[in-house]
Amino acid sequence: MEMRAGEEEIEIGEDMTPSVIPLSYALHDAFLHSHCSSCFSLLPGTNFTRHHHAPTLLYCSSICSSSHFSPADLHLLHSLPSSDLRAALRLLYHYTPSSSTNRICGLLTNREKLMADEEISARVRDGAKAIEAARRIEMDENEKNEDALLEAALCLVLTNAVEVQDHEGRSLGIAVYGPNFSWINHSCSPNACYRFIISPPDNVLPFRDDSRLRILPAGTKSDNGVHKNIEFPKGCSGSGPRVIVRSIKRIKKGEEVTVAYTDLLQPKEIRRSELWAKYRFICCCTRCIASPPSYVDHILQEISASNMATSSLSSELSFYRDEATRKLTDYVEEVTAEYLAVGDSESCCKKLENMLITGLLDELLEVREGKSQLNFRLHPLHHLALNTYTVLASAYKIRASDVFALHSEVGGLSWEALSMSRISAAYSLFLAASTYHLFCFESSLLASVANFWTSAGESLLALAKSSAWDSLGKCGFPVLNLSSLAEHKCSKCSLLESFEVNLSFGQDQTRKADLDSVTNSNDVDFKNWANKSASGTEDLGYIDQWRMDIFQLGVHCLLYGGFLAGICYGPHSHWTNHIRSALNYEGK
Ligand SMILES: C[S@@+](CC[C@H](N)C(=O)[O-])C[C@H]1O[C@@H](n2cnc3c(N)ncnc32)[C@H](O)[C@@H]1O
Repeated sequence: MEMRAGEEEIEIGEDMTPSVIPLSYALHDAFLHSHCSSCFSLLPGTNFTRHHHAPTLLYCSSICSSSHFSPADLHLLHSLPSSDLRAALRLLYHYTPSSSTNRICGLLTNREKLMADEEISARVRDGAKAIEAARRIEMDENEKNEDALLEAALCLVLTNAVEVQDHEGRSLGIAVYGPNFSWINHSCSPNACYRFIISPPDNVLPFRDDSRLRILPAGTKSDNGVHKNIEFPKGCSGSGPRVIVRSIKRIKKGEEVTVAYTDLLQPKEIRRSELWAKYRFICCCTRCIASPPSYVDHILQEISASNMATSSLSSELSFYRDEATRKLTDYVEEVTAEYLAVGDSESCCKKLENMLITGLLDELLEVREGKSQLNFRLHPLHHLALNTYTVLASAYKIRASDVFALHSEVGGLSWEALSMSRISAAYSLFLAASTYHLFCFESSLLASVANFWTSAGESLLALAKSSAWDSLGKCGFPVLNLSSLAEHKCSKCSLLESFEVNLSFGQDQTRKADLDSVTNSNDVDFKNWANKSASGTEDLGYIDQWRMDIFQLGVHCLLYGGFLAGICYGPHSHWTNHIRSALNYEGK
């Protein structure tokens, strides 16, 4: 089954569904220590009580995301009676129209397909056994586990569960939604995205959402009832993270609506293997079948080879290039894992920057003797390079705060801390600019770009507001104080003005026309600000100007990120609040 736009054309940046309530969900406790992950209500002490749990597939989340159980999962597992599981499955069957050929293969989708696959069926069977073992510990004598039921539930989750994320992209767990959401297929160049509404812990009352449902299952008409919002039967609380689907491209009447099941900033091969590993399908969207590959897919895996002997065959070069990609990927993963485990940010920065600058020498490639030396380097827009900028931005940020803490203890000059902070912001900015370039060719990268501009803005503002500047001021350098920074207005651009007038983004004024006009106009003069903020450091007499330029650049990145976020996330107060607080608009 697939979902299509209904009887009208849908513009960019429009909600296409009301907020859809999950049929079942399971949130990790990591962010909700004190609350029931099923209904968000406050837990009495640390005890989970049975009545809290609406039909949920909580125990499937571990199988789905990792393949091992955490103690917290086991704890919750114990309290779940088989009847809940059966109720969840009944619910899913109930909302799958009997006329659909997908009754088994639809919402309870791929069961046969998945179980026919050795690797997946082994995982599912192991998962079912693990669940059974965990549940046996606290189960009543007369409550029997049913293997088939557990396996069906796992297949269902594998096919339909979606990762629930908060607005900062942190994973909160998984949820399964009804057909209005679950029937939306994947594309690597999708025309829609989705966002979650996470109810605050003290708000367990279902709220009303009268927005229209503007997408329909293929082959149905708007009045046959299938597309109506699900009404929840008795026994289902209707609580949990709601999801809203929103257009990120203009969608014609009757056109298929698609979302991304995987990270779109990865090259085709990786997207393909991820989709296969997780869902067992091969994507044939326009981006995937383009021949030659699209510019974005080409550049995301571009590696340059130098010193290749002119006599070398292209098959030979391609072999070494694949080998180099594998080694570079392993290297970045190794360095990142070591950084996360040991926390040596200095060594991490050194190794990753060295890799970006010098690339990979052919000694590591075991090239046969007598060949001239090969050197493989990542293109700055290679997907691995993009990941590396994120790690470097984080590692330099940590270094800046370590150095700052050290210097402030001895009352020294914090120039080094500022310099680390500046490099961190520069990597964030580079990441935003790089992905922005890709977005110009592949507009479905909108959400990633919005997030990267916003992080770059936050990084730059953190640098501009850093108390490390105070130590420079104390040593007699002319440093503008914090309150004067916000007083300065940009004379060239309308972004700040429109923010001040509106004080809210995403009020559906963010249409395609606006996107084009803001993006293409000279209003957002990033190049100018970036040049200014980069060049100021050499002359210490201009430190105050440099701080001002960094602040201005940060404001513009944040405003532009917020503008783009308004298109893909809709009228979301957290963006406005985020920008307000970053710009010190509290109380204004
Ligand atoms: C959440 S469901 C989407 C709805 C599904 N088509 C159905 O009829 O139930 C996910 C499953 O749909 C199928 N699917 C989604 N996108 C696809 C695509 N682009 N090409 C092929 N199959 C796809 C896969 O079998 C996947 O496991």
